[in-house]
Order: sequence, then C-alpha cells, then structure tokens
Amino acid sequence: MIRIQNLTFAYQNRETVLENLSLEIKPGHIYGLLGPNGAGKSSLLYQICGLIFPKIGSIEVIGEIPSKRTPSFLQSVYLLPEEVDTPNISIKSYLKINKLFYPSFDLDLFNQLLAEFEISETANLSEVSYGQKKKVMIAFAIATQAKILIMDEPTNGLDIPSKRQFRKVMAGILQDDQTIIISTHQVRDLDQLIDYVLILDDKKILLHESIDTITEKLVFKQVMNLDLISKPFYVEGGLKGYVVVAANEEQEHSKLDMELFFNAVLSEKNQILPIFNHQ
Ligand SMILES: Nc1ncnc2c1ncn2[C@@H]1O[C@H](COP(=O)(O)OP(=O)(O)OP(=O)(O)O)[C@@H](O)[C@H]1O
Repeated sequence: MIRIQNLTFAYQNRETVLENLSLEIKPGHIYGLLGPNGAGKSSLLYQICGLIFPKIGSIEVIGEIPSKRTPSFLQSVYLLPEEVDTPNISIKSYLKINKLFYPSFDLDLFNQLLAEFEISETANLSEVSYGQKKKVMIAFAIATQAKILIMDEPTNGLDIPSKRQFRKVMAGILQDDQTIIISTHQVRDLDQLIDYVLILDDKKILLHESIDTITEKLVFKQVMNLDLISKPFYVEGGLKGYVVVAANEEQEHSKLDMELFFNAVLSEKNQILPIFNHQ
C-alpha cells in the first residue's frame, strides 16, 4: 500500500535528512514510527502525503504518486499534524466546510468520538482548550476513514485521562484496507496499540518489525539480580531493581516495553539489529 524505494531527501541547501531509504507498509496494521529528534520522521510522513517531494527515489501510496496530488489521492490520505491550528468557528461549521473533502466521512463516528472525548458537538473551536481542539481534530481525522491515516505526535498536549481515551478510541477503529502510522516520542502511549514498529535513525529505517516477532526474539524482564539473566542485551537500573532486554532463549512470553526496546535498539544496535536480520 505504501512502497518507498531508494528515497533520498534534503531540504533546500541543507544536509541530507533521509538517504537511500526503502520501506514497504501493508494495509490492515497500525505502525508506530519512532526515532530521535530530528531523525526525519515528519519529513518522511510529509513525503508520503505529497506535501514535500523526494530528491531521489520513488514513493507509491495506494497506487498513486503523492507528488501528483490527484483528488482521489487527497481524499484517501489524512495527516494530523503535531500542532493543530483550527479556525475560530463552531465544530458544526468546521465539519460543514471540511468533511466535503472526504467522501467516506462518517458523521456518526465523529459524534461518537466527540462523546468519548467528552466534547460537546455544539462547542465553538474558539472556546475550547488546546487539548480539546486536538481531540476534535483526532476525531475528525478518524472519521474521514482515510485509507492512509497519519498522526504526528497525536498525544502531545493531551492530559493523562485524554491519553487513555485516545488509546481506547484507536484500539477499535482500524479497517482491513486501512493503514495507520503514528509518529511519537511518547512511546508509552503506543503500548498495545501498534502491531509494527519502525525506528528511523541515521537517515534510514533502522528497524521494521512486528510486535509478535520482537516478543518472540526478545524478552523484557524486571529483576532484582542480573545474574539471573544469561544474555542481557540492554539493562536500565530502576528503583525496583533492573529492567532488562535479553535474548528469548526459553521462548518466554513477555509484554513488550516499547520505551525500553527503543532505548535498547538505539544504544545496542550492533547486538540487537542482527537478531532481526538488519545491519
Ligand atoms: N522546513 C525545513 N527546512 C529546513 N530544514 C528542516 C525543515 N524541517 C525540518 N528540517 C530539518 O530536517 C531534519 C529532520 O526534521 P524532522 O522534523 O523531519 O525530524 P523529526 O524526526 O520529525 O524530529 P522531531 O522528533 O524533533 O519532531 C532536522 O534536522 C530539521 O532541522
């Protein structure tokens, strides 16, 4: 559904941000895109949406070339940016103007999501807080039913109960022919939400793996004594002993700790990437 081949990208007269990057993304999954500040996550997502264009290489999204920005492509892709900027009009007026661009827009779903987020359908966008605006825009993004739904830091600006609402909402919306990509630093917000992890670093996709494969190959443990772990790849000390990422030699079932995994991949690349056949 998204096929990127040998993509190189740089902003005008700037250093290369992405270099010879190739990636295939399948429908029916929620992908988490992780990477350090400035790694190029937003730049990659904007190219998938056709907002900026590759210098070298190609991108195909649902059979179209994003830079051509055809109406059928624009109806099928929705980008929720990190910073939302809404006009000072009522939610009803916002809907009236903007839902026309998305022929599959589901008004009932939008109203259900607003109710879940505890926002009145009759509110005016000039009178709600930033977090509430963000929730309105999350509801709008989901209700477009776009085949490619991209969310850049969707939980930034949300308080803890709202993050819980977000996770609840996201857990039930994915359709078989839809692809959702969530880029975030708030890696804990992705726990049990995504089924594939993409890690972007050093101008390329360092890791592209399913949660199932990660938990098959690695075990995530909390221990008081490190002697109990035969092959630790990565360890963080905590108040309650240590949290460890180790080879899953005993075929144990453990819950993926996304933050620990991300830190482990970035700091122990040479040990962890070969397990997933990445270099
Ligand atoms: N409009 C722009 N013009 C020039 N350089 C830019 C522009 N936008 C981003 N950059 C640079 O491109 C690089 C990648 O930025 P990008 O925003 O894609 O990274 P990111 O992974 O999304 O970062 P963050 O996690 O901090 O949001 C950075 O070095 C950034 O300074």
